[in-house]
Amino acid sequence: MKLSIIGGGAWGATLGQLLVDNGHEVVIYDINEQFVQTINQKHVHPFFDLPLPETLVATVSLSEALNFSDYLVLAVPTKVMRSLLNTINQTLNSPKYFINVSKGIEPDTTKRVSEIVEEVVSKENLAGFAVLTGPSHAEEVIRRKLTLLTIASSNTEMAQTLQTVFSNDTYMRVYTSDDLIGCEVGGAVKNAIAVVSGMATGLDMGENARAALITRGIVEIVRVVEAYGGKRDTAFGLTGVGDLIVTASSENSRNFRAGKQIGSGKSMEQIYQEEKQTIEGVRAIEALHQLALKKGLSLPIIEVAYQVIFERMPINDAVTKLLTRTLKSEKID
Ligand SMILES: NC(=O)C1=CN([C@@H]2O[C@H](COP(=O)(O)OP(=O)(O)OC[C@H]3O[C@@H](n4cnc5c(N)ncnc54)[C@H](OP(=O)(O)O)[C@@H]3O)[C@@H](O)[C@H]2O)C=CC1
Ligand SMILES: O=C(CO)COP(=O)(O)O
Repeated sequence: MKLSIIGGGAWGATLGQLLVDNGHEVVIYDINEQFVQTINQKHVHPFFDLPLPETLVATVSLSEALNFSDYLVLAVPTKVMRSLLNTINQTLNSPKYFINVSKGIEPDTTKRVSEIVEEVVSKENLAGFAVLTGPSHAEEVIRRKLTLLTIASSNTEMAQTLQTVFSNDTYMRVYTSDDLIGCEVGGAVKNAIAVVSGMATGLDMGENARAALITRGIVEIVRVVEAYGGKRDTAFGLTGVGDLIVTASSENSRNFRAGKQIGSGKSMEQIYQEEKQTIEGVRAIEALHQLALKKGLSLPIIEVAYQVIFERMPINDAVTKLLTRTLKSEKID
């Protein structure tokens, strides 16, 4: 099969290698000329300094990537998703299958990527939509370490086709799901909880506190999944708890690392200056704070994270705020 990857950063370039390993032809589009040159001339991953297959091709021409195939893998930060999709929609002249691998929720609209795609891409340009998500540090997939993902779509045939496209016998096993909403929401909310887990680590609160935050974070993931109309079970699978486990205590996670820096007193400005790769969790915290207000959801962990990051609440006051909530029985609902 031929596939076009839109966004050749840490994850996009890694998925490029996976697809070439699986025998497919791939063109990667990225706005970053240096990344494109690194892939085409040095055959090296732009972030990890590891070799990429020589047949993996990159381009700075969006139309070249769009004309190359009928499958578009969206691997850009969610903050550029809407504007990029607008450009893609204006450039397209035939229907495409969209596969989103980015994990986020849009602040202000509180929309998921599938909703943005539906809103922006005209019906005649949209052949189908799926999300590919789950616990997957690019740092490990690029080294061909064993990984399990889920491909979710309301179009079963599309999900099954892509399951075989992305799976292989050596390091990648992909499950299908019909719960598109649950899968995409889990991937976005776990980033927010990973930031909080990092904050606790940066504050040196200890492993008990981190375990508590991660576990009560799962409750918040369940609430958000259900608020969007996703299935509760999905939150406990690869795309929810699975992805939370891989992200919420790993130095490979940019969200965890950013949280740690917030916990140790750095400002978001400093963190953004030092981190060259996308940190989705902070934006997710903003969107989830707005969602909680709109839908009357109780998301206490995400709420204090919002107050620390966006309203500059002293982090120790945030901890006190969580501890002084009314005592109650433990429930996951
Ligand atoms: N890294 C990982 O392990 C995983 C990441 N994801 C998700 O994938 C998404 C992308 O993450 P990741 O690859 O890590 O991020 P990176 O920051 O590594 O890469 C994003 C890439 O998109 C490029 N880009 C930005 N704006 C545009 C645009 N308008 N048009 C084309 N390209 C653009 C960036 O270029 P430039 O640098 O010039 O801005 C960069 O090359 C995120 O939502 C993340 O949550 C999902 C699973 C695993
Ligand atoms: O989504 C990811 C792993 O599944 C990557 O997490 P980070 O963005 O925190 O690095």
